[in-house]
Amino acid sequence: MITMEDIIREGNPTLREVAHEVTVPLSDEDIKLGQDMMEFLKNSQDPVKAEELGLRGGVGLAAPQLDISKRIIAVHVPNGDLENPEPTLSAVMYNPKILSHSVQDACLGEGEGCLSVDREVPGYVVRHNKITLSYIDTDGVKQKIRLKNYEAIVVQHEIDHLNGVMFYDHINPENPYALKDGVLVIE
Ligand SMILES: CNC(=O)c1cccc(C)c1Nc1nc(N2CCN(c3ccccc3Cl)CC2)nc(N2CSC[C@H]2C(=O)NC)n1
Ligand code: NI
Repeated sequence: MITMEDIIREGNPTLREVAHEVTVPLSDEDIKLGQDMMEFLKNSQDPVKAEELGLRGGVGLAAPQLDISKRIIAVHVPNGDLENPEPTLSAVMYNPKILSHSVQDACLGEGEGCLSVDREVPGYVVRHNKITLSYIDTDGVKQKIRLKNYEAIVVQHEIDHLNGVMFYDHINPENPYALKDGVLVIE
C-alpha cells in the first residue's frame, strides 16, 4: 500500500525527468502499480484512513512521484456534492496524451498543491480549460475523452509530472496572480 513515505519530494531528480511510455500489453506490474496509485488517492480522501495513515489529500498522482519514471497517472476527483458518492472522474491512465485543447485558459482560484511539494507556493497556475485526451486504460483499451474545468486542471498537473514539470514552473515570478484577459478562474 502506498503511503507518504513512498512519495518523493522536490529536489529528487526523478521529478525533473521525462518519463517513459509503458509497453502494451500492460504488464501485471504496471496494472498493480496503477491500482495501488488509485487506492492511495481514495485512502487520502477518506478522513479515517488519511488520519490513520498520515496521508495528505490528493485527487491526482503520477508514477514519477513514486520514483518510477513511467507514463502512468491516477486521478480520482470526488463529486463536490457529499450526497452523490459518484466521483466526477476516476481513472488510471497509461501513456496519457493531450490531443487538442481549448483556446480558453483556466486556473484554480486557490492555486495548486502537490504531494511532492511540502510548502505552499502561492499564485495562479494557468492551464487549458478544456482538453481532449487519449490514454490506455487498465484493460489495455485506448480511450479518448474530453475534460474541462477542475478535472482538466488535475489531469494537466499530473501529465506535467510525466514531463518533469512542476506546477510552480507555470507561476509568474514577477506577479504570481497576474492574469491575462479571459482566463477562467475556477473556484
Ligand atoms: C495552494 N492552494 C491549494 O493547494 C488549494 C487551497 C484550497 C483549495 C484548493 C482547490 C487548492 N488547490 C488544490 N487543492 C487540491 N485538493 C484539495 C483538497 N483535496 C482533499 C483533501 C482532503 C480530503 C479530500 C480531498 Cl478531495 C485534495 C485535492 N488539489 C490540488 N491539486 C492541484 S492539481 C492536482 C491536485 C492535487 O491532488 N494536489 C495534491 N490543488
Ligand atoms: Ni503534483
